[in-house]
Amino acid sequence: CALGDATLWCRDPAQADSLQHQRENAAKLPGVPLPDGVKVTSDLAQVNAETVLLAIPMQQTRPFLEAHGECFLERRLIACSKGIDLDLMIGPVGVIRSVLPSAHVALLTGPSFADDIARGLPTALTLACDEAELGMELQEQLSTPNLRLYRNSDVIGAELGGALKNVIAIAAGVTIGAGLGESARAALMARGYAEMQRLALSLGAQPDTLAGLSGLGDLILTCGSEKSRNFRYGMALGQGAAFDSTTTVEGAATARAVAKLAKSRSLDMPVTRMVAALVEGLITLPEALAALLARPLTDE
Ligand SMILES: NC(=O)C1=CN([C@@H]2O[C@H](COP(=O)(O)OP(=O)(O)OC[C@H]3O[C@@H](n4cnc5c(N)ncnc54)[C@H](OP(=O)(O)O)[C@@H]3O)[C@@H](O)[C@H]2O)C=CC1
Ligand SMILES: O=C(CO)COP(=O)(O)O
Repeated sequence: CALGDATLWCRDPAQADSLQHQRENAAKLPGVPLPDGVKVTSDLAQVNAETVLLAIPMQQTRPFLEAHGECFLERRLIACSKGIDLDLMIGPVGVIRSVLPSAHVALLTGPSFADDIARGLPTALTLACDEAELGMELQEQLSTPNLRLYRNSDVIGAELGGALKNVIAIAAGVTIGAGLGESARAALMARGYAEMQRLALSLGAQPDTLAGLSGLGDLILTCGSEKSRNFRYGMALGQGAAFDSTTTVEGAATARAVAKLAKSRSLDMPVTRMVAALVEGLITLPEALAALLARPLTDE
């Protein structure tokens, strides 16, 4: 197929039909025309490309693959979601491998709002793959003049960076929403990053990966922008306001998964613990704040 040709699958036939003919996703990416080379379908049998990007929210990825996995045999699968499966306690690449053990899998992650990429703004991402040759091929295939992909063989580190930053983004949003100030947000980001490293290193990640695009890079983006749904969700929590429950907020489930993981590994992750408790409605914001500030003074 020609460079730029792609098939976009979505589960709703009416939506596929509208996208194919209107050439715009007015609800999610208004004003961004679909490139001419993109064909939209709701029929998975029409998806016959060798390289498939899976961009389904984390908790839906496993059920989706269990139902449709046979359509993806012999393909190169690139996970695009950020999170931890609440049942298996692993990230998207792990989930794909658990359902399709012989799949060739990579992960695309890092700081990028879909809207920025769709508008062709300059963006840099991590392409994580533990098969060296495949990683190089995918890097070439998916990079564009405005989208620079950096290769990384540390898949677990890249998965965890993308998953964990969403939890800290919720905390940052809470801080701003509750009017606690930008100094408090910076403190939470730095202490949150320490928690990200603590868990990721204990699960075998490389420290450099966490310091790269998929960890620190995405943390900075998501904790600093109201374009982030995790940040906006945190703001609503901080303001005591309602939040649209149909919006994808990966950090909410991930906070619960990470709090459990941390407990089982005896890791101290107080910011994550508070986010998980707030998300589950187990504590109030004043209680969370008091608990964080009352912790014994310690080394950095
Ligand atoms: N948006 C962004 O800027 C970025 C998102 N990501 C990550 O990508 C992942 C997806 O996010 P995003 O696309 O923004 O989320 P959205 O909620 O905007 O879209 C999710 C898409 O997945 C589809 N979907 C949901 N459940 C299923 C299912 N069970 N079977 C088939 N399709 C399903 C939805 O279909 P339907 O419309 O029919 O509900 C929708 O098309 C997340 O993990 C997110 O963290 C990563 C980087 C940037
Ligand atoms: O992961 C993202 C940016 O890199 C998107 O963030 P949100 O899911 O919080 O909108």
